Amino acid sequence: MTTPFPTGTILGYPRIGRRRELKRAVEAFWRGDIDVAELEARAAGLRRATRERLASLGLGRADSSIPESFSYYDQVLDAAVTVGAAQADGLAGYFALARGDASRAPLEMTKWFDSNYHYLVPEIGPETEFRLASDRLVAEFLEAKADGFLTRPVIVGPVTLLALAKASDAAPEGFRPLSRLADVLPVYVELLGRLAAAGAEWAQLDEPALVSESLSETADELRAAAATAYGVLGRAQSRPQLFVAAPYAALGATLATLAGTEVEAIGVDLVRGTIPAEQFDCTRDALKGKTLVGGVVDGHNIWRGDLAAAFAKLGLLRELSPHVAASTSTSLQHVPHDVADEPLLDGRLKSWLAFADQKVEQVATLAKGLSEGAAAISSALAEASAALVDRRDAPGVRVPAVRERLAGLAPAAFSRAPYDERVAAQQAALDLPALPTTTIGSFPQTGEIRRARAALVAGELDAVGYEDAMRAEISRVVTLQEELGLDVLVHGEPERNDMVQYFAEQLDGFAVTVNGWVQSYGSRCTRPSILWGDVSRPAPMTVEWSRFAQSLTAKPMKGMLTGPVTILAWSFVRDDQPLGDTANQVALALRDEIADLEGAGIGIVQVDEPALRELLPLKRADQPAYLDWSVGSFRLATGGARTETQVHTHLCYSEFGVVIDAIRALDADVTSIEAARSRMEVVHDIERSGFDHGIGPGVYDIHSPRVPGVAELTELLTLAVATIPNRQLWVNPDCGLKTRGYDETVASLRNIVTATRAVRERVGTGDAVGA
Ligand code: MET
Ligand SMILES: [Zn+2]
Repeated sequence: MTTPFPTGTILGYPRIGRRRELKRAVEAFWRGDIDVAELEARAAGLRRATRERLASLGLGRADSSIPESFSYYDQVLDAAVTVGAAQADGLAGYFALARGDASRAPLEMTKWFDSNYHYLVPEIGPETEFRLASDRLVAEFLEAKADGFLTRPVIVGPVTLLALAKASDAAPEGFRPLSRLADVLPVYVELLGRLAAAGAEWAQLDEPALVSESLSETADELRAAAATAYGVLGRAQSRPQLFVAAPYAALGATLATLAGTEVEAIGVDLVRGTIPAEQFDCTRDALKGKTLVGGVVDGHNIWRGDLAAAFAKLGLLRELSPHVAASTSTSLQHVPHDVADEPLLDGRLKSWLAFADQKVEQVATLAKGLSEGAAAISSALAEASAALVDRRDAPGVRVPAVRERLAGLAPAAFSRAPYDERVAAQQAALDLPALPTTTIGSFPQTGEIRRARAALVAGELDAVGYEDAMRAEISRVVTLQEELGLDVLVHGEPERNDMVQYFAEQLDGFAVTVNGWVQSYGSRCTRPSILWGDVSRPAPMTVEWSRFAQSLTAKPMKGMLTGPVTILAWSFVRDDQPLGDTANQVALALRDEIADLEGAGIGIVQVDEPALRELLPLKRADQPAYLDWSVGSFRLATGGARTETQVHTHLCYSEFGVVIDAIRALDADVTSIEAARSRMEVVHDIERSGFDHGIGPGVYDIHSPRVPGVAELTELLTLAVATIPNRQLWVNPDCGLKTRGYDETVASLRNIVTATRAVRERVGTGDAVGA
């Protein structure tokens, strides 16, 4: 049985729902408001709606062009559970792996390639017993079949699953999960057999690890693993035809490796990558029998893009194989559903955009061009090209005053006084104990805060009423922190719906969406803004809130800003100029904001850069240039701060080691980082690196509802003081508290202060940085 690969497809579709229905259902289940049967029924309803929608947008009902890419929480967790690498007893057990429960900590979470999506890190060791432990994929295929759809099941492939896993606690030093490849393959073979028996004609194995040079395995190791894995899966007795997708960057020489196996279709990302010329020779014969699936429609951004250029790339692929299909470069899980769902966006801007549904239509158009010839789609290509031209010359896209200021910057704008001088000045200005305690900025966003914001948006509350409500909340948060005995206070960020959108709403050059939700992790979604034009700051953005908060306390109040890299990473960014230029425009706006905060009496300013690691290019050759502009933009933002102003930064996620040189180059006085979920592993990286500025490894994992106990916190702090000089150490949670409830927050912070006091007594009161 060989049915051809569909001429147009997508690698995956958003699963959270057009109105975040899955989020609501899952959270209702967690609260105990609905039972498992109701949750499953709602999820099935969503899958059904997605299939119908995709068919109406032009994907075929019965040709495997609709991918089944649903997940209740995360696709990596799904694959781990499927092969028995994570033990989940029912859906409740599945969620417990992700979120932790009273008896166990959750799995570590980190970013999926260079996206803002977080996956759960499976823990695999020599003791892991692989077995086919879930039939979810088969059941979903059959569910679609019963509705008259022949879908294409999607699962994270074996190489990526193992390459993204970490060694289990039980594993010996130096153990690599990828060494278990031969053991996990039979489970994939068995799964493929079941899918074939159920009637699946194609299955998709996602293998983005094959494009990455940022994992602990080298490109050669990954290539060898791909040869082994797809050698074995290709020879499986009974299986659907295999489509191996390699999104997020160029596949390079691994294309030849895959071409040498028996897989039937290979997906390449032609938005990020190209096919290197040498591949045309060395893979020519092997590729002739394969379907090449060209990821020519950007799955990771919202621009309508150059459709004619996309079509031309498919033409190039045809020189390699007569079987070519059009696809998105990545799953569409990174983009919102539908531009038509944005009643408030400017019509002209809208004509430049394509969200998931528009991208599906683009793929359908390209597929039509492939099967019927370019003439059949010439008007669609011309319309897309006209939108590009319109965008280039539209007002606001290029603003001379912004460009002139950037062009006139002197190198000195990127540097502060030497660190020693700053430490002395900050010691004199601030009065801090050893191991100062602080938080990362946000406090729980209560129902009351959200209701006030909704009432403001709905026009039921005027600006004065809203500001009163926010001031009341700030007062509560300041009082609470004083009661708890924290040393450096925050105002709690109640006025911020989101740490990027808050700034995007106030800066020129950005537009914000109403329904543009994108899954961030589990049930959490963000609504990225659209950075479409030159950026400038019409007025101060945070100053009045910080001034008010500082007026309530004698302790230092940290001003809170989001850094340029993060503002870019968590927005949909213009693709018509280098990212570094855009970042520097944002940096200048922040630089002016810091000056205004200083003028308002704020002595500590935190500039969050949680996305610094996330945007790191997957290819090594691209990394130095990225680190150069990203670090440069942070330094431009903070370089005007006074010597006595203590500049903090905050980074989430534990791969500190990878970007340590960049963190050092940021030259922030104090850096807080995530560390709790990885049990403080990061302090060893800090020690090894000789990092000598202030550092706050997070002791409280705020991604989990769990309250860390005093004993556990004391243990983490003891580890930290044993490894890092006391004068450098700060004590703080992993991240902001906005997603947490008040009870758990208060209990956790109380325990943090108690544990810190105990450890402080034991180590004596050495000088803290900036104390
Ligand atoms: C994702 S990093 C969050 C930092 C921000 N200041 C907060 O506390 O919410
Ligand atoms: Zn954070």
